[in-house]
Amino acid sequence: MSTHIGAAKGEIAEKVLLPGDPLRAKYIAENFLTDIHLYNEIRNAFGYTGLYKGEKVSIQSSGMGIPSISIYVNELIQSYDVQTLIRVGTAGGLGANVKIRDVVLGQAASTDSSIVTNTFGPGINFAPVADYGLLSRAAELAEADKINYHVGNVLGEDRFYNDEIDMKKLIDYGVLATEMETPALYLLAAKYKRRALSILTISNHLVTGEETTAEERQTSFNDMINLALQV
Ligand SMILES: O=P(O)(O)O[C@H]1O[C@H](CO)[C@@H](O)[C@H]1O
Ligand SMILES: O=c1cc[nH]c(=O)[nH]1
Repeated sequence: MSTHIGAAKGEIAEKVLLPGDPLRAKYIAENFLTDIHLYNEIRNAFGYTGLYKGEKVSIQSSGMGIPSISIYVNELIQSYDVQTLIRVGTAGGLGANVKIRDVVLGQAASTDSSIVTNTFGPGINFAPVADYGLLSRAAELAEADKINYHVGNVLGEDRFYNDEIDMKKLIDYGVLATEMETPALYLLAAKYKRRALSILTISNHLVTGEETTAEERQTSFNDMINLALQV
């Protein structure tokens, strides 16, 4: 077991889906996997292992924000040797062509967090990016399944409530959506040479003000979940 994950070695699959919300982890395990086993309840950050089409996969809730997901990703990699990590999260839409309930594949993750500077020092603004194999496979599957999807830059920000965010500039530069974890996921994947991708569903739109319900954020967005499991 690691500090925040109460699983024995071997209880967690090599491939892990990472929803922020523990109840989304429960929903995915109960509705998409067979032979499920709850391996973690520490802090109610539920973690399940089960089978998807006969293949072992785990679902670990990562909590909200870069500090929280960094804990789970570090422990999944260092204590459980996880190889492939796919975040299945919600995000706020930015551009006019990004609609509520659309899927966004995070090709790269910009951030206002200090994690990149803390890692590289002030001279290098490292660009955290998705694994190209996972990204291109997800795009192919989304195309085949006729999902409304977008591929591009997302902003992983430190604040959900952010009065200083310059939405116009972000939209001008093609940033598709905002969320709170992807830069840490991609940075840690690069550090440990693992494969990572963020698949996000637009739960609300920052410009139009449209939003989905808390229940929908917890128990739907099946396009994103199916896509992540197939990838
Ligand atoms: O739905 P999840 O995966 O938690 O992701 C988004 O939702 C939370 C904010 O409501 C943040 O964690 C953000 O990244
Ligand atoms: O971080 C997030 C997640 C969903 N919606 C937002 O507006 N921000």
